[in-house]
This record gives sequence, C-alpha cells and structure tokens, in this order.
Amino acid sequence: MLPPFQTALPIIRTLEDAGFKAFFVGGSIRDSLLGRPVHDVDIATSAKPEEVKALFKHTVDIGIEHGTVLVLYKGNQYEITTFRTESAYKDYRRPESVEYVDSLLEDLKRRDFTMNAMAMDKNGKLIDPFRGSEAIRMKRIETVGSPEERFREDALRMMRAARFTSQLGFGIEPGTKQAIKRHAPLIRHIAVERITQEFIKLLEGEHPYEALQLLQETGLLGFLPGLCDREAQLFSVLHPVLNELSEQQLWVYLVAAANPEDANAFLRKWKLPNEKRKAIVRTLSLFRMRAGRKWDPLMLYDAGEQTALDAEAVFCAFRRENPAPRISALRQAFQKLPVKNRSELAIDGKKLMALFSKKGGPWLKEMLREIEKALINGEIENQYEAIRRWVLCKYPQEKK
Ligand SMILES: Nc1ccn([C@@H]2O[C@H](COP(=O)(O)OP(=O)(O)OP(=O)(O)O)[C@@H](O)[C@H]2O)c(=O)n1
Ligand SMILES: [Mg+2]
Repeated sequence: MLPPFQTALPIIRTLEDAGFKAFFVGGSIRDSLLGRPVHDVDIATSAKPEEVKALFKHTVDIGIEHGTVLVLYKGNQYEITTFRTESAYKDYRRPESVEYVDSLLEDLKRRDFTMNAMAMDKNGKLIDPFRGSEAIRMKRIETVGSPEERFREDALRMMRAARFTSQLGFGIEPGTKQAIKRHAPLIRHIAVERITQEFIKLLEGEHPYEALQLLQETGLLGFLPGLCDREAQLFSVLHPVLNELSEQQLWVYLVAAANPEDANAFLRKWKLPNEKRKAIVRTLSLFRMRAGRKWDPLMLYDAGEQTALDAEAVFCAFRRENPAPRISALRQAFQKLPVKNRSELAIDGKKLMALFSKKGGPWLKEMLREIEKALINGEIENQYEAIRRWVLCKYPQEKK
C-alpha cells in the first residue's frame, strides 16, 4: 500500500471500530494503479455525515448535502463521503440532496468511469466489480453501466471523459463516445466554472490534441462557452503539434482559431480570472502581429521573452510545425538584445529630469522610448555617458 494510503489508515480503522464500513475510493486508486502521483485520498463509508463528524476532532462541512465531510488528520485532508446513489439526480447535474445506501457496491455503481469505480480496503485489497483495472490496462475510458444514465446523472462527466483522455492518453470506448455525441447538448445545464475547471485540466494534460479532437468529433466542443457557432472553423486547424503547447498557449491558439469578434468577451464567457484573460489577450495580439511579419529586435523587446515565446509557439502550431527550432532561435535572438527591459536602461526618468532640469510629462515618456529604440537598434551603447551625449544632441531644444 502506498504511503498516502498508509497515512490515512487510522481513519478507516476509526470508522470500522465504530461499526461502519470504510474504503479508499476514487481517483487515488486509479492513479496508484497507473503509477501516477496520488493526491487526494478519498474515503467512502457507511457512516452518515453526522456520525463521521462525531468520530473525528477536526472536520469541515464541505459538502454535507452530498454526504461529504472533510476530515483534517495529521496535516492532511480527507474527503469522507457516505455511500450514496445518484437516483435523485435531476437537471443533469449533481443533486441538492442525495440518497444514502448501505453498500459499497451501490456506491461504486453510480460513479462515472470504471477506472474511477474501484475501492481498496484496509488490507490493500482491490475491490473492482466493474473491471476498472482491466480498463486501465487497455487504456480505455468507459462508463460504469449505461453511458446514457451516467451522463444524464451528471453531464459534466462528458467533459471529464475528455479531460482524462488528455491527462492519461486513454482512448474512449465506442459506446461511451456515442453517448457523448447524443448527450452533448446537456452540458448547457452545467455551471461554466465547472466546465472551465475540467477544460483547464484538459489543456494542461499531455494529450490535449486527442482530447480536443474528441470534443470536436462528439460535438461537445460546439456547446462550450463562446464556441457555439465556431466549431467548424476549429476543426480544420486541430493538429498533433498542439500536444507541444502549454495551457496558456493553447488558450491563445483556441481564441485565434475561434476568431471571435471580441477576444475579451469570448474569454469572459469562460469566467477565467482577469489576470489570465489579460495575459492570453496580450499574447494573442503578439501572435497576430507575428503572423503578419517576422520578429524584429524592437518587437521582441516590447513583447518580453515569455510572451514572445508563447506567441511563437502558437504561430508554429498554426503552421503545423514542430515549435522547437523556432523557439530556440527566438530565445537566442532575445539573449542578443542589448537590453531586455526598461529597468536595464543606464538612464531613467529621474536622471533625465535632472539632466534637462524639467518636471516629468509626456516629453519624458517619449524620450525614454526614443532611447530604448536607439539602444535596441544599436545606435548607442547602454552607458550613462553615451546616452547623455546622445539625448543632449538629439533634444537640444529641451534643455533650458
Ligand atoms: N462527475 C463526477 C465526479 C466524480 N465522480 C466520482 O468521484 C470520484 C472523485 O471525484 P474527483 O476527485 O472529482 O475526480 P477524480 O476521479 O478523483 O480525479 P482527480 O484526480 O482529478 O481528482 C471519481 O473518481 C468518481 O468515482 C463521479 O462519479 N462523477
Ligand atoms: Mg480526486
């Protein structure tokens, strides 16, 4: 048994000693079989939330209406969820309240995919009634029982299927894929924040191209925020080089591919944090500039290294080119710049004001910009004296 489970064993024991059943469940079992790092170790139990709370000193009600209590134990957090079914589901999303059951099997039955419907007891014995471990061996995403039922219970599971495709590099079982095709419109019932959360995980995964292709083929892509009428355009540009892009670069790529009238409005529909949205829009505008012409030193300087590299990676993706050679060339070009940003200038606003005995104002901004340009173009060296002589010569009229 892996250390994260061992650390949590006393919780299982406490529940069992009180006469309840308790098992490790969910993603941690899947990830341990896959040899992937195990994060949250979740526990399922026959104890009701109130009974769980009575047994542990430090608990937090994080989802008591779904039967989940968070237990804080030895510096870790564990979600402990009462065995439940999903029979009360309506509106294609997780219900307000749930129906508790007494058996682990009933609980596993209502879970999304067979690889996520396994449990492990305190002795490390795997309980795998739906052959999740075989699905893992076959690298296959398949629902537990009827895919229709599973997706009607919670339409977000369709996005989860795509997210796991990207994270795990698994294929999707044909019946499950067909069901996503039929049920894709149900995703509209799901809160955007939850969709975005899955989508970000998808973009961060190792196989975003395969996952985006799945979204495209099933039509789910067309129901995602802002993409309703643009799906067809995206189709023509998806390519395996997308697997080389970072999450941030993929956002830029997607916005460029969807080509909405207003990139900000498009990204707002996804409810992305403002900072993230701004960074994407900035890189997008660089990408568009780059699509029109080659990098020149000033453009590179103005972009900053990371934004330039991001824009270049997206540029390569649109050309269906491996980005590595262009990226390394661009890195070198950036290293060759005599200054990398304004803070490296051998002169600053204060010194210029002293030199010209003038208060700050638009003139200062313009002058700094001209100095930057002259430095980047190699007209002057980045030394105070050289710059001083240059500005005095260029702006004699500014001197009082
Ligand atoms: N829409 C959902 C969400 C979750 N689950 C079940 O609840 C478990 C825990 O959910 P969650 O932590 O959200 O996902 P994980 O599968 O654990 O993936 P991750 O590694 O990202 O946490 C899942 O394994 C699955 O059994 C489900 O059936 N349907
Ligand atoms: Mg989890």
